Amino acid sequence: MSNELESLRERIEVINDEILALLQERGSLAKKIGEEKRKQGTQVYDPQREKEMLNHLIDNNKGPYNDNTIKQLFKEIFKASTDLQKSENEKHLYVSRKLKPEDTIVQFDNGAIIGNNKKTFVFGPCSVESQEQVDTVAKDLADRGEKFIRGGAFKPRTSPYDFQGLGEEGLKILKNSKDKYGLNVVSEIVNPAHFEMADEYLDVFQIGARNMQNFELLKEAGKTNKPILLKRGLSATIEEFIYAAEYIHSKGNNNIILCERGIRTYETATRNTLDISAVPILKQGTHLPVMVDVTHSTGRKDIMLPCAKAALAVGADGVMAEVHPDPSVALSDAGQQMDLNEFDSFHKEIVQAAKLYEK
Ligand SMILES: C=C(O[C@@H]1C=C(C(=O)O)C=C[C@H]1O)C(=O)O
Repeated sequence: MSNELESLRERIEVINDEILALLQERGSLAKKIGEEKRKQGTQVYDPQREKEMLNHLIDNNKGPYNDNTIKQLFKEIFKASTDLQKSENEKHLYVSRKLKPEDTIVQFDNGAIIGNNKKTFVFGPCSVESQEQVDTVAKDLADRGEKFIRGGAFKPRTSPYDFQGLGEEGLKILKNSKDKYGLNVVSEIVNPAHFEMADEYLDVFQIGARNMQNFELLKEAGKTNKPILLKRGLSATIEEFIYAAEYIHSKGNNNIILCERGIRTYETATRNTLDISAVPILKQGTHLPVMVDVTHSTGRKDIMLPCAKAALAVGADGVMAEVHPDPSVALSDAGQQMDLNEFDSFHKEIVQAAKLYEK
C-alpha cells in the first residue's frame, strides 16, 4: 500500500473515533432530554425541532456531501436518539415476544385451551345452513372429544349473488348446538356494530381474511373481552398481519389467536399458497397462539392431511378445517369441505400426529 493511502486511512480512523465519541456524547444528551420530556409529559419525537436543525445544517453545508446526503445522515442520528428516549415498552409492540416472552394461552370455560403446547382443533361447516346440519357436525365433534365448532353466519362472499349467510339466525343455531353438545363456538363478525349482539351466542369472534385490515372492526374487537381468531389477509405480509393483531391488543384485548390461511401467489395448483414458514415466524415474533386453516389455504381435500401435519410439525398450536354432513349440497365452498367419512380418517390421523408434538 502506498504511504499516501495509508496515512489518509489513518486520518479517517482518527475521525471515526472522534465521530463515535461525539455520538456517544450526543446520545447521552438525548437520553437526558428524554427524561425531561417524560417529566413534562411531552412526546419524544419533535419534528419541528428536527426540521429546524436540518435547515441549519443544510445552510452550513459546504460539501463534499450534497444536502440530501447530509439530511439522510442526520435523520438517522435523530431516529437513533428518539429510539434511545423511548422506554422498552414503547419500542416493542404489545403482541411482540420481546415485550412478553411467555406464550399467551387462551382459556375457555369448558376447559379448552389454545396455546400452551396443546394442539387444538377447530372444525365445522363453512356456513351455518340449518339446525340439523350444525347439530350433525357438533354431535360428531363432541363424540370425538373435540371442544370447538366453527360455522359462518355472516359470509363475506366474493360475489354478492352467492349465499351471504343466515346472519343472527345462524348465530342462534350455533348457540343451540353449543348448549346441546358443550362446544365452544367460533364464528365470523363482519360489522363492528355486531359484536354486542353476537356476544351472547359466541365464544370466539373470528375476523376473516377479507377484513384483516378493516381497522374499525379490529378496534371494536379489541374492546370486547372474548378471544379473537384473526385470519391473515389474502395478500397481507406477515408484518401487516402482526400490526392487525396489534390493533386488537392496543385496545385492551390480549386474547388473540392468529390463523395462517394461505396467501395469493401465482400458483394455481392450490386455492391459495399455504405459507408454512409464517407459523414459526409468528411464533418467534409474537407471543400469540398460531393456527393453520388447511381448508382455505389448500382448497384440496387430497392434501389437507399432510398440510395439517406439516402445520403441527412447524409449531402451530392447532388446525382448522371444514366439515359438512353433505358437502355436495353445501351453500358455500362445496368442493373443499370434508364429509363425515373423510373427516373420520382425517381426524384419526391428525390426533395421532398431534401426540408427537404435544409436550
Ligand atoms: C433530542 C431530542 O429529541 C428528539 C431527537 C432529536 C435529536 O436527536 O436531535 C431532536 C428532536 C426529537 O425528535 C430533542 O427534542 O431535542
